[in-house]
Amino acid sequence: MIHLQGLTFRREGRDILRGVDLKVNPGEHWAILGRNGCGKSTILEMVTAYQFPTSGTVDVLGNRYGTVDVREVRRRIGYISPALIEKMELGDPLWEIVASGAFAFLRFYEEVPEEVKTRAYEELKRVGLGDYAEHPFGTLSQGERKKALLARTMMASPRLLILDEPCAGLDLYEREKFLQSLTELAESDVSLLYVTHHIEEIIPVITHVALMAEGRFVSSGPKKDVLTPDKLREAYDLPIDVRWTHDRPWIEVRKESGQ
Ligand SMILES: Nc1ncnc2c1ncn2[C@@H]1O[C@H](COP(=O)(O)OP(=O)(O)OP(=O)(O)O)[C@@H](O)[C@H]1O
Repeated sequence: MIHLQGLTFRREGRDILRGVDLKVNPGEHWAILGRNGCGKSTILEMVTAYQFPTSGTVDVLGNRYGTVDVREVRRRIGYISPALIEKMELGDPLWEIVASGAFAFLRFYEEVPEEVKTRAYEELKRVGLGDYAEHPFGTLSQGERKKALLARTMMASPRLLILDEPCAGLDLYEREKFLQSLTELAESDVSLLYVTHHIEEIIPVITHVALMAEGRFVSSGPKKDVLTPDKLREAYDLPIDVRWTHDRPWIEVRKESGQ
């Protein structure tokens, strides 16, 4: 699904990525964790071809970037980023925001085909927003807006779903509802690449984790091999304990002796 080899990214004299390798196979769902500024979003931008590496190769869905029309590849990638939410028109009805996802543009200036409208309603129902289809986007809560974008992304039947901190700013209830919708989508034929600051968002459907520090992976692989106190310490420079409950990791920051 994704194969990144030896990615480096150098800007303004700084090495932002220092040799990143990642292979996401069909049926795997990955999360990337790491401190602010370690390079997580830069990796997502390379997978979505909004940034290009200084060196290394990016293969997505069997296409090597640099040799293909990236707009064609992007049609099969859903990307939910903070910037996308800001681009939506607050006055547009929800179903229209969702329907625009079928065409990978932001807004309709002509009549929407009836079958596209019907699908938008179905996708809204799937994320539990069926009753809000005619409401203006701007009247929805933050959590509802994120679920609406998830529905919008699914209009294009993506093979890959890339999510950059999708639960930022959500309360506990909204977060759990969003993660439930995501779980249901992940059980269909789509692979997730999920960036977060919150380890407890690593829901059971996520199979693999990459832990980053300063532009490289400290560790990557099956989630239970990676989310260990030693490896988390290397990434976060903190003594951390991990407890698994209902197949989700919960963390505790330990107080070191002498402190
Ligand atoms: N095009 C660019 N030019 C210069 N610096 C950049 C560019 N893109 C990213 N950076 C820098 O690279 C570093 C990594 O950025 P990135 O957004 O990938 O980090 P992140 O791990 O997603 O951070 P956060 O958790 O805070 O969102 C940051 O210091 C950022 O300022």
